[in-house]
Amino acid sequence: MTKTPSSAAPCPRVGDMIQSLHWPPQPAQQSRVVALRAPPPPPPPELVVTCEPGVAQTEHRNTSGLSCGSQADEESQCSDSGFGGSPASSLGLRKLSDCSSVGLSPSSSFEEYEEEFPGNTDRKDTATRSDAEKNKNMVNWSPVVVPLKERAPWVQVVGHAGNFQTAGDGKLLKKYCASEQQCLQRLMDDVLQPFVPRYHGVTRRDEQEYNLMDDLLSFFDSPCIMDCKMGSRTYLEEELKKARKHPQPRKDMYEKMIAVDPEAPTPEEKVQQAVLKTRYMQWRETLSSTATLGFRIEGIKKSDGSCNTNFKRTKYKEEVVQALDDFVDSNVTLLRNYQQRLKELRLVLEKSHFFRTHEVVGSSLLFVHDQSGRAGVWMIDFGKTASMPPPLTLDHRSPWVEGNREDGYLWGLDNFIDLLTGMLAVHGSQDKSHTALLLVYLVCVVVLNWSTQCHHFAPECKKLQSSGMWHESGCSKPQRRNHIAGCVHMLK
Ligand SMILES: O=P(O)(O)O[C@H]1[C@H](O)[C@@H](OP(=O)(O)O)[C@H](OP(=O)(O)O)[C@@H](OP(=O)(O)O)[C@H]1O
Ligand SMILES: Nc1ncnc2c1ncn2[C@@H]1O[C@H](COP(=O)(O)OP(=O)(O)O)[C@@H](O)[C@H]1O
Repeated sequence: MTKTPSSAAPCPRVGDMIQSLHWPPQPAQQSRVVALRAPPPPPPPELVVTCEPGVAQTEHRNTSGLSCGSQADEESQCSDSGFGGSPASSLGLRKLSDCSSVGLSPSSSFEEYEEEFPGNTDRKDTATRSDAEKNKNMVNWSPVVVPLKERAPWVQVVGHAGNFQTAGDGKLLKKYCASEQQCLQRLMDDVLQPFVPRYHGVTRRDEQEYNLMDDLLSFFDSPCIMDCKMGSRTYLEEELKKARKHPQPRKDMYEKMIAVDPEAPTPEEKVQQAVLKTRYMQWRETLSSTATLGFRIEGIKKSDGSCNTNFKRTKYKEEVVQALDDFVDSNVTLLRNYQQRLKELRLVLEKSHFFRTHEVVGSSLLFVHDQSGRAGVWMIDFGKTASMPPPLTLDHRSPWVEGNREDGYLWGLDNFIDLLTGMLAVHGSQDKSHTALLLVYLVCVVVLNWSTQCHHFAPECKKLQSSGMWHESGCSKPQRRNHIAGCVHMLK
């Protein structure tokens, strides 16, 4: 998405399922144990437009927990010293995904992080019975009690550093972006609602406006997280037009480029020591699986705290499969859950009015699961999602030709589902061959065992007995094969 360091970034609830997965806030002085299956929070508070000049502002009627306790900008363990931000804002801002250049990040900052956000443990049980009833059919998770002290703090896997703050009540503040706000608002009235973090309006903290949304991690205990950028194109057609009209070569992007491949820039770019953003974005698309599969892995954070954003060159199916398999630790149930969730998402996307009428670029799917086997997938990041001028619509599968604004989102999702299906098939056949081997082994054991019982009836054994080669305990090793063959022969 687009971002600025402190002011509004140039740029609309999680559905019933999400709502139902959310544990309610709980007062700190009460029990520090919360139930995942506890009643869901109240319906999204009514948004009140407070309209200050310049920005259409909205506030909650019950945002008491939001603006108190200002926090420093959060720093993910995934962060590094990369370059980031747009030309005007690169100073002071870092892009978390830049840590791709260093690969695995240390996991040590988690605890400190949690201390910084005591609000994470400060939850209030304000859910209503009607909400619980409304949502009970949406949840297929079994009740799990999670001691809060064991919960890992919120973590940002990729994206723009300094863009997020936790609100301390299972909500997240993301730096205000007008176009993202519009999208989130619209999505709350769309069939896609269950696949998007619940949106709670705009709020202000320390002179900065934020879009307030559900923290999807708050449904999980020590979650594993994966961010996959969807679509075959990662820049807007609008950006392409702008780049042609007013080319603004970027030094930061040139540096990110040569950090991955010193030979990537053209001679001209080498002289300029700068590249156009659209050129950089295209290079990233072809270097990764975006161009060939219509999605790419941006980052993975595992429950052990390790965080890997080193996927810039993860391009081929086999590499993607390897990364996915590692993400789920080869857990077939998780693979199946994710495949199921993506299939559901695809069905809903194909029906969604919002989706049909928006160019969805640079948006990610956030995959989250934990040890209990719970798994969820949500659409996030609508900073570069733009509405189509009516009556134009998109199918999201047709190849992009400049002017048609197709983004390849569904094509990517089809490919993603196919990969998971392929992985499940391999796991299935491995399971079958393991079962077959096990069966053969068991049969051998039974036959060997049984052969010692039946040797009296086997002609071979009789021969052995008469030749004095018979052992009281049964056949000796070298003779066993003959013995079994004899028994089998007798059975026939
Ligand atoms: O992943 P790397 O290689 O670091 O490149 C980033 C991502 O493409 C960002 O997209 P996302 O936010 O989806 O991660 C994009 O932000 P935009 O989405 O604003 O285009 C950044 O552009 P700048 O923010 O202009 O640097 C660009 O530098
Ligand atoms: N609603 C959310 N709940 C939990 N984590 C989130 C949520 N939205 C974003 N994140 C985290 O922040 C990262 C970046 O999010 P994104 O919206 O793409 O930010 P940016 O616009 O800065 O790229 C994601 O990879 C994820 O780790």
